[in-house]
Amino acid sequence: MVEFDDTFRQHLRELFVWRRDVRRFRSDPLPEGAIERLIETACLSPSVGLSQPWRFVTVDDAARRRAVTDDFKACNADALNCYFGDRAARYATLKLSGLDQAPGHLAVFADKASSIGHGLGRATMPETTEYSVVAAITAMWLSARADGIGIGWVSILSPDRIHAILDVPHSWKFIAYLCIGYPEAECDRPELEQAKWEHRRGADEFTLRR
Ligand SMILES: Cc1cc2c(cc1C)N(C[C@H](O)[C@H](O)[C@H](O)COP(=O)(O)O)c1[nH]c(=O)[nH]c(=O)c1N2
Repeated sequence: MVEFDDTFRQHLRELFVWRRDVRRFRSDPLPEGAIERLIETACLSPSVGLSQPWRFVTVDDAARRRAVTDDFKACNADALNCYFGDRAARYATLKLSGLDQAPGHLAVFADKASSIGHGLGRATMPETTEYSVVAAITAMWLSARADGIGIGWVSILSPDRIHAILDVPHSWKFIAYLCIGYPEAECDRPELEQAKWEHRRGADEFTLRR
């Protein structure tokens, strides 16, 4: 049996505190096999019916990366137009992806058509397929941080465009585009909090008792 002691628990808590969404990356490359190891860890995650619906696409092709970056720029310009006044001015200063610098690009999809797991747990809640993929991404995010590697989740993208750029099966639903690399800096506070866009709130604000 494996046991975890107080020191481990303290380190684990620190890992949660110091995991960040990273948008600023150093230019050094990732070690050989780093992304593959993160994917292996992600595959240990819980999934509805043990369906393992996550599908990963490593994006190395320069033209595809450029197309994803162009899509981000277009979607981000549209997003800016949804804000007004001070909020728009502040939005314009935010850095919301590290697509230009990150040595690793990884797209993550949920396979809605997979028969793995024989449908268990999905009949009344088909969205549990997507939830399972998000669980895997979270595991990868934390595991990367333990190796000193940062991940940035980019969702300011058009799913249809990403589908076409990456040429993946129709049954795959786009979940996340991840930028992966070594962070320029470490911090125990979210970048959006440092930029005074939003602040992290305590658990009490989100907990009901019945
Ligand atoms: C589903 C989803 C989608 C996105 C994000 C996260 C998640 C969970 N986040 C990162 C998000 O801004 C960040 O997690 C919060 O600001 C909290 O910061 P830390 O992750 O604690 O550093 C994010 N960040 C960003 O710069 N561009 C983006 O498009 C997105 N999209």
